[in-house]
Amino acid sequence: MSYLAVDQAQACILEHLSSCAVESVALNESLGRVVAEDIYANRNHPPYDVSAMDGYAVRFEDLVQISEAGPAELEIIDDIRAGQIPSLRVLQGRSARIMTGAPVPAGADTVIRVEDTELDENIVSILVAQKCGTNIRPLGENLRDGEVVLEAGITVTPGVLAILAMVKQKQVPVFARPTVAILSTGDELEGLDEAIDENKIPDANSYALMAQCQALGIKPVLLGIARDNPIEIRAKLTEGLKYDVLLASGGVSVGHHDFMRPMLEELGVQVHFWRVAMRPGHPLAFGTTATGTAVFGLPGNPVSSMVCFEQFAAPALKQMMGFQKCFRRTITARLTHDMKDREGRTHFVRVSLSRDDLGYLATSTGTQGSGVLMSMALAEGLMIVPAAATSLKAGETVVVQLLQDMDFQEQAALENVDG
Ligand SMILES: Nc1nc2c(c(=O)[nH]1)N[C@H]1C(S)=C(S)[C@@H](COP(=O)(O)OP(=O)(O)OC[C@H]3O[C@@H](n4cnc5c(N)ncnc54)[C@H](O)[C@@H]3O)O[C@H]1N2
Ligand code: MOO
Repeated sequence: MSYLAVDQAQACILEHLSSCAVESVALNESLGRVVAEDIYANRNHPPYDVSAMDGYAVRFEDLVQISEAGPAELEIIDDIRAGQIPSLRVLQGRSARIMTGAPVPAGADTVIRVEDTELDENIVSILVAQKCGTNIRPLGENLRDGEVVLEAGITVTPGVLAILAMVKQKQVPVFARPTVAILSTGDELEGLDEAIDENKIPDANSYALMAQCQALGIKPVLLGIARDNPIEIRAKLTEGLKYDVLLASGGVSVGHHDFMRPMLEELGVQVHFWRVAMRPGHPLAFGTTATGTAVFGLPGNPVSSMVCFEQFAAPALKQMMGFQKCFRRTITARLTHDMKDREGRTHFVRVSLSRDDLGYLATSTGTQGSGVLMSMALAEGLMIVPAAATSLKAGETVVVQLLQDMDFQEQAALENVDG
């Protein structure tokens, strides 16, 4: 099998996967999920024309002479609160005191806010007249009975959740989250609970992948470490193939003890590709089973495994959860230093980001070896250097994929705007 381009590998993965089944979750558990069915309004809201202000409901024609003859003086015949149905009609020369959200009484067509009036016992003087219809929120402005208010595919944000509450959606149909199993392979690995052995390598991949899944809202199951022998790997992989997605790291290269690919094939996994033209992370394998399990054979080097997760597994998991935007957001930035590069593979360079007046600045977080986790830990983004590039100059515009775009920013928005 030859090396696939990154975008071709991504397309291949997404083509082979579909979204998870629909499940029903309680409204208070729905934040961040993707709504799986159209949601309809079950009432008009507001259910009738309501006042947008605390003030007086009036007939606009009673106010037209205000400028020539001084304020219009109107008798107050009613006091209407939100949730109350008015019983009196506002006739000529009369008005009704009205609260924000209360129904506009028959006969009235305009609301004057309290600030534009003066009160003398039962008579209100209207000092300012605007337009007919002012300060009235019309029936159905928010929701129209029977109309689709949320289309399938929308992500539940706090605003969306508020609409779900308005239409009394106590249970929300959402796409299920896939079940995910994580497996590390290699004789040299030392589990988190094992005593320190200087000749061994602590298993970082299981936990990095766990955290990457958790960041997407998925709680994965850790299958632990499979040693480099066919019996143990077969047993663990068989267990892992019971999940919707299996993330197995290590053993995908060409080493003498790299059993992963042949073993997956033996267990009925159809391997769609192996090796992608990228750095780090080229020995990635991807396959599916007849029952729909997706298997990612991720490279053992910790940074390679993490970068491959971001480029391939994360979009796959997002798509399975029904998200329409499956890829991490990218921005443009200016590189702060020269950088040499080797031609032939897309390079994902770990960078930190800062800003100046002209925009974002990207700076390498340090040694870019695929086992150097520190530069990954410090990275705010991955600079995507195209396969054809051989060198980059300081000041050059580059594309950076944001790794932490749910982050809050240091400054308040107004500070940024007002400078
Ligand atoms: N002859 C070749 N050798 C290698 C190639 C190649 O193309 N030709 N590619 C190299 C690249 S690039 C990578 S990446 C690795 C990937 O190989 P494997 O997926 O088979 O990974 P391992 O050999 O099992 O391990 C590589 C490295 O990563 C460490 N590791 C593995 N698992 C974990 C873990 N769970 N936590 C922490 N560290 C882990 C492992 O100890 C090794 O040091 O192959 C290169 N070789
Ligand atoms: O591709 Mo390997 O993943 O560079 O270290």
